[in-house]
Amino acid sequence: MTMQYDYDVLYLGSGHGTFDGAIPLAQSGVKVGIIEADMIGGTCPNYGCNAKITLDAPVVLTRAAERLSGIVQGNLTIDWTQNEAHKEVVINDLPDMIGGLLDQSGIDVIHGRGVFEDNHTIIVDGKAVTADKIVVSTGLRPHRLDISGSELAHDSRDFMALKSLPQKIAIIGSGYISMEFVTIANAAGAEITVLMHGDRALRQFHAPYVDKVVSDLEQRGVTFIQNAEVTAFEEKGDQIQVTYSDNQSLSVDWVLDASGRIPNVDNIGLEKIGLTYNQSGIPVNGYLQTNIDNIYASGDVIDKTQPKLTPTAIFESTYLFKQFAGQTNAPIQYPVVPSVVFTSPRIAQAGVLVQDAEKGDYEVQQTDLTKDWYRQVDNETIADNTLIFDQQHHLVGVTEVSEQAENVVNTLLPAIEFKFGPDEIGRLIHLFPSIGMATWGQL
Ligand SMILES: Cc1cc2nc3c(=O)[nH]c(=O)nc-3n(C[C@H](O)[C@H](O)[C@H](O)COP(=O)(O)OP(=O)(O)OC[C@H]3O[C@@H](n4cnc5c(N)ncnc54)[C@H](O)[C@@H]3O)c2cc1C
Ligand SMILES: NC(=O)c1ccc[n+]([C@@H]2O[C@H](COP(=O)([O-])OP(=O)(O)OC[C@H]3O[C@@H](n4cnc5c(N)ncnc54)[C@H](O)[C@@H]3O)[C@@H](O)[C@H]2O)c1
Repeated sequence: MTMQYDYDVLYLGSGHGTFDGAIPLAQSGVKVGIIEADMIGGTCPNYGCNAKITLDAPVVLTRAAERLSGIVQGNLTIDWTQNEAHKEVVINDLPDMIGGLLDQSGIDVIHGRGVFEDNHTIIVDGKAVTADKIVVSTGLRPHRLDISGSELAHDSRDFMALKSLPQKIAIIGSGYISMEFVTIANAAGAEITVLMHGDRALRQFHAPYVDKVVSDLEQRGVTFIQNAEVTAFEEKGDQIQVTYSDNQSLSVDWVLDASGRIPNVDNIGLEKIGLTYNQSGIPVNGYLQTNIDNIYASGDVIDKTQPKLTPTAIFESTYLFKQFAGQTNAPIQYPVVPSVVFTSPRIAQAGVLVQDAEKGDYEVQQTDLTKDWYRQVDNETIADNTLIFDQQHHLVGVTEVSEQAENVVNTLLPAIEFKFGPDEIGRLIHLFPSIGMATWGQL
């Protein structure tokens, strides 16, 4: 290790943008430190993916029972308080588990908020910590509407910590967090109004599939109001009045501000050291290096075109491990990056998107999957996919709306990434009956 500094590599933040790579890096003999201001493991395990998918599990179950109603007898309902308590049981040990792995690997975890002093020094609680290389992996935080009464609104972390479910909820925005939480709260019995910024929900996903999910939620009692410019929140007794557009208003028990997430780049001394950033995060080169040679960025805080998701954060932290451990000197090369919104049904996609395929030289194959035998087994009523092939009939993209869309897209990733043609596809035997077999049968 470079004796001049406390660490060879120091990470600011302990989420997936850090720990998946920091652990093997430390195990390879590199001296590693991690500074964390909040919970070890960051957003995903504690107040993101893992917490959310646990709350979603009973929704999947009740939807399956609903599709087979008459065969499955009786009405299943979700007890919010029990669901929340189960989520706590499932995720509460994760920070200790991740902290234990860091400890066993010989990584020092420094608790506190870090602020850059110079290119090699971060100050935590008045104490200087130095390193040869520093990785900024500070992630995103909720964007909050800058309007009167904004302190009355809550964020996604507050939502997942609710001990009882408010009866009437207003949700601002119609992106990932909004649509997943609408699904969960509606299934548990809340009355929800979604105040949309524009006229489309989930802009990243194929509009006709999003429309199916939105219509289904409308039939389940959710109200979507398009082009609603929210201007104020005001306490009226035990209710909150939400004012939007031309002085229209509604009264609710609870407000979720799901208007996006913004990078944690402010008040951490980046200006002081001259590190370049913008409102999308920190620009990096192919080596994830910032404009300052010894300072890198990883995970959601990077200004990137790839989706800001856990798997991309893991890929980046693992790439940095390989680079720092001398296993690669090539720039990062992302594989095809899938994404999914965990509504019920889900919408998932990877590779060439449908709207781009329609403009290019591709073969576009659309299938109504409700006619597929395997989907009829559990009476799926919303199930479609679009497969996109190049001129050599290599699969280059997939988009699906269905109960198992995430598994379908995962199954097809090798075909897209490794450009499998009919010969390779013909060499594979899948288990039957299974979603994998049904999916590969479409190629
Ligand atoms: C509600 C929700 C649901 C999600 N669901 C999914 C999903 O289903 N699938 C998926 O792939 N992705 C999901 N995501 C996104 C996923 O959580 C992120 O992509 C992932 O956590 C990014 O990891 P990261 O390490 O870059 O950032 P983070 O996990 O946010 O970690 C950054 C860490 O840096 C710390 N930090 C910040 N500033 C400082 C400082 N100055 N000093 C010390 N520490 C600091 C923070 O406390 C935090 O712990 C979800 C996100 C949310 C909010
Ligand atoms: N399933 C998943 O992988 C998953 C789930 C949740 C979150 N995430 C990640 O978390 C991040 C944030 O998700 P999100 O839902 O907060 O962001 P988002 O960008 O998906 O959605 C933000 C929503 O807020 C709206 N909006 C923007 N400005 C507004 C304003 N001024 N007033 C009202 N509405 C406004 C947008 O139109 C959009 O509908 C994303 O990076 C996403 O990748 C991923």
